[in-house]
Amino acid sequence: MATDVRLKEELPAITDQLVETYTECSRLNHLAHEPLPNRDAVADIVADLFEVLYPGYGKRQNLHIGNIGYYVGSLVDSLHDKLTTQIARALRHELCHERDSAVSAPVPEPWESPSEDKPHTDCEKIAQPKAVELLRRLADVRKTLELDVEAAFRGDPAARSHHEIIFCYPGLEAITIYRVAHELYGLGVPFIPRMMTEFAHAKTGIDIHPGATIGPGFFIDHGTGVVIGETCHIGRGVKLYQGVTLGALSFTKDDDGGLLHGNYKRHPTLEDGVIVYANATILGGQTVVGTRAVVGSNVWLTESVPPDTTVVLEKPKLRLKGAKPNTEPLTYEI
Ligand SMILES: CC(=O)OC[C@H](N)C(=O)O
Repeated sequence: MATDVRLKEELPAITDQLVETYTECSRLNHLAHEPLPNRDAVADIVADLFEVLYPGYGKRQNLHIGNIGYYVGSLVDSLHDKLTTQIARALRHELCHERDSAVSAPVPEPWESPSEDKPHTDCEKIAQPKAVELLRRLADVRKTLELDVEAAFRGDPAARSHHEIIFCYPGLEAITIYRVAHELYGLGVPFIPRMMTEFAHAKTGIDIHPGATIGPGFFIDHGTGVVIGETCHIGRGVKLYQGVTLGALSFTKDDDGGLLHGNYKRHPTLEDGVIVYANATILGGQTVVGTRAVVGSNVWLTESVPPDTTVVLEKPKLRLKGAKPNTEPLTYEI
């Protein structure tokens, strides 16, 4: 079907309206600035990291101990370059942002580069050692991931093999991305850790903030809807089911009444061996779930639980109605 060219006459006016908003709502665009980290490039880095962390499960087949060094060596080399570029972009952006939001800084016009005439910082020089340090830590990350895979295998009767967990489990995918992102977060890299974990969130439905601290042998079964906040502390051998929220109970305000931003402790601590069943919500920075405690499904918990205890909701009364016509509703107690 042919399009009506007359309707296209409106397009220049539509474009003009949009361009006007680039001045009015200038916080929603990023014009004439240094380039930002790139979403696709970060996704590409994540894909390469999976090849390095789980070789033979991904893109490249026919790997063996004789050729793995060549394959991983080439990936490590290109990861070095890609990471350095993206980290440098993130650092530069943060630097510009800090300078631009300094009280004394003149407000730039939307079309101006706020970084113009400002001393140039060699962000690549700062980024490269961070990239190398991340790569250096990958061997240890793999050792932790092996414990995570083992925990998933031991913790899920539906798992038939370690291969199945690496191929299929969204929990492992989210934990893997979190473990790398957490290292970058610890290295003081802005934006990219969060881009990585939000990429995992979009793919798996599991939202783990890169600032959370999580011990080895961590297993998230099914996973959809799990939320783990920035200042959570999770011990060794913890297991979570779908829909679990480890969140903040209240927010601290600053002197102007705005929310205080940053990583002050506002999310709970789960000690070693804790199990949290589906859709439980545990909130608050002072809330500690003690070693080996079990939190049942749908529990809403805002206070601490001693070790080796089980917290469950009281059993609800079920009413089964209309089993037979013209009879009283049947009350069935469980
Ligand atoms: C997980 C959670 O509590 O989120 C709330 C808020 N984003 C925060 O980090 O405090």
